[in-house]
Amino acid sequence: MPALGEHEFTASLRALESRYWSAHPFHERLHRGALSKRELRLWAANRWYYQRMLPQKDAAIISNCPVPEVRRRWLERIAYHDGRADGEGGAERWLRLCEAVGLDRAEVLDERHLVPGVRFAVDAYVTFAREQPWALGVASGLTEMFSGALMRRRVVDMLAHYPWIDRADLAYFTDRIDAVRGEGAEALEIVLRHCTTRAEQDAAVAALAFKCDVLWSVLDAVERAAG
Ligand SMILES: O=C(O)c1cc(C(=O)O)c2c(n1)C(=O)C(=O)c1cc(C(=O)O)[nH]c1-2
Repeated sequence: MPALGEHEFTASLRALESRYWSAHPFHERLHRGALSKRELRLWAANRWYYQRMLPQKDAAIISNCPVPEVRRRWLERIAYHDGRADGEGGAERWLRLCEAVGLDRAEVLDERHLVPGVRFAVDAYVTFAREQPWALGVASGLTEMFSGALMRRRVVDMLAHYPWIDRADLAYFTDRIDAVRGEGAEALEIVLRHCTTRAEQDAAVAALAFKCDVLWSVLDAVERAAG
C-alpha cells in the first residue's frame, strides 16, 4: 500500500473525533449540569488518576525515543503537569478542582474513590507508551487535537451549571486550553514527520483509536460507579 499524503493522513486521524469522549453520555450530563455533587466528586477523584499518570506516560515515550529534538520538546509536558516545585503545575491545579467539588486532598491522593475500570484503562495507556514504538505513543496523545474545544465548553458549562464552582477553581482547564492548542499541533507535526510508511500511518491511526477507547472506558467506569 502506498503511503498517504499528509492531507489524507491528517484527515484519517481527525476522523476519529467521532469516537472522542466529548460524546460520552457522562460528559453530556456533566456539561448539561445534570451531575449531582456526589457524581462530580467521583468524576474528579477518578480523573485524578489519569492526571497523575500522564507524566509517567510521557516519560515512557521519552525513554523509547532516540531523537534528541523530540525528547527536548516532550520534556515540557512532564514539567507542565509536575510543575517546577511542590504546589505548582497541572496536577496541583487538578487537586484544586477536586477541593472545589468537596473532596479533601487526602482522599484524592490515597485514591480511595478510584474504581477498577479507571485504573485498568489508564494503566493500559501507560503500558501502551512503554511498549509501543515511541511515535505511536505520541500518536495516542493526539486526542489533544480534539480536547481544546471540549475544555473551552467545559469551563462555560461548569460555571453556568454548578454555581459553587468559580473560575479560579477551573484553572486546570483555563490554563490547559492554551497549552493544548500548542501541544496538539506539535504532536501532529511529529507524527506526520515520523510515521511515513503506510504501515506506520495505519498504526498511528490505530493508536489514536486505542486512546479514544481508553478515555471512553474511563467514563464508562465512572458512570457505572455513579449509577
Ligand atoms: O479535559 C479533557 O477533556 C482532556 C482530554 C485530554 C485527552 O483528550 O486526552 C487531555 C486533557 N484534557 C488534558 O488536560 C491533558 O493534560 C492531556 C494530556 C493528554 C495526553 O494524552 O497526553 N491528554 C490530555
